[in-house]
Amino acid sequence: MERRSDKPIKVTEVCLRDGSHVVAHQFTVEQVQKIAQGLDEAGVHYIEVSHGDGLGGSTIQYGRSLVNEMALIEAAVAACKQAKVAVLLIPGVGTVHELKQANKLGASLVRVATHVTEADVSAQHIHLARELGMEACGFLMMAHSAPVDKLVEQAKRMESYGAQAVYVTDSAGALLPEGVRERIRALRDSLDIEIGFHAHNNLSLAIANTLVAIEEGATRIDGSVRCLGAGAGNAQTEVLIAVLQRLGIEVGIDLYKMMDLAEDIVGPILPHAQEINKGSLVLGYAGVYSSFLLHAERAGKRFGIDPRDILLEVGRRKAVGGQEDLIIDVAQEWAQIQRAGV
Ligand SMILES: CC[C@H](O)CC(=O)C(=O)O
Ligand SMILES: [Mn+2]
Repeated sequence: MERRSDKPIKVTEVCLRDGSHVVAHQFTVEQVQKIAQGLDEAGVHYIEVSHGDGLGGSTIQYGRSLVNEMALIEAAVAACKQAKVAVLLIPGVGTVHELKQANKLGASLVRVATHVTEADVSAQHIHLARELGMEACGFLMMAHSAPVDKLVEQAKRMESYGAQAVYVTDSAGALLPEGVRERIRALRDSLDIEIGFHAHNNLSLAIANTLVAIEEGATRIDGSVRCLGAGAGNAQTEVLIAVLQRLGIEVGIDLYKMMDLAEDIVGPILPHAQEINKGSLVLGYAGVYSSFLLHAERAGKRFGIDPRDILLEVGRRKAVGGQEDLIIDVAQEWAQIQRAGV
């Protein structure tokens, strides 16, 4: 494969953050410690640890964490000899207070996440991270939902605030390969910093899309071991490593160690196998936030309706991250419509 960048590829493992959605934010210290140690020993570069919705996400709206995320960050840092511990922060959900705390505990990279059209709210947190000596990246969520020129404009803002990389974040797993190609290519042509890509596997395209991103110059790549991420999960890290090796792209991660971690440690803690079921497929099809899946399934049970109807309507309304309460509104309205036989 011809790559547009000759920089080494750095992998960020997101199972201890994006995967938090799958376990309804119930990770234990022991689980985090074991998984972080396994990832570190395998040679993974960055391990992201936070509530699924980022620092400060433990709320009634998003779901309460079993264990305070600071204790989980501390456990991950203690378990790592070479890997850097990263955190995700959505401005407003997380604050500078939590960022400083996470940094004190040893987190050395923050990804400041905003909706794809709202990069301006990341300025304060990116500036602070750089002042603290942390690495700072921008994370433009729901990247499928904005035209390419808008994405470029927003990414440039993040670059101007001091971001060292900007991610195309396919939160809904809705992007098709050509959509990834045009987005990464446009960013590569317009920015001087690294480009990252974060996939979700709802349309079974996470690995394929990640390869397109790498071809077009992305060097920061996300994966989740055993697909432990929201919806149908992310690019499955151990599979991605195997595919990259077959392509002759060496990222310095031990494939057998990743496979063993997936099989022996991560597999047993999954509440169910991470497959593309009807719910996750609808996420990709309708362009809905992957982290909305559990909320829609719960609302479906509560109101006696099909979660797919909720997700399709949420997609029609173009819900953005943080609008989990809209899921309840939609479910309630849908149930009323069905009762009325309209
Ligand atoms: C709600 C935050 C979200 O899970 C961040 C992320 O991983 C994404 O947008 O895909
Ligand atoms: Mn995600």
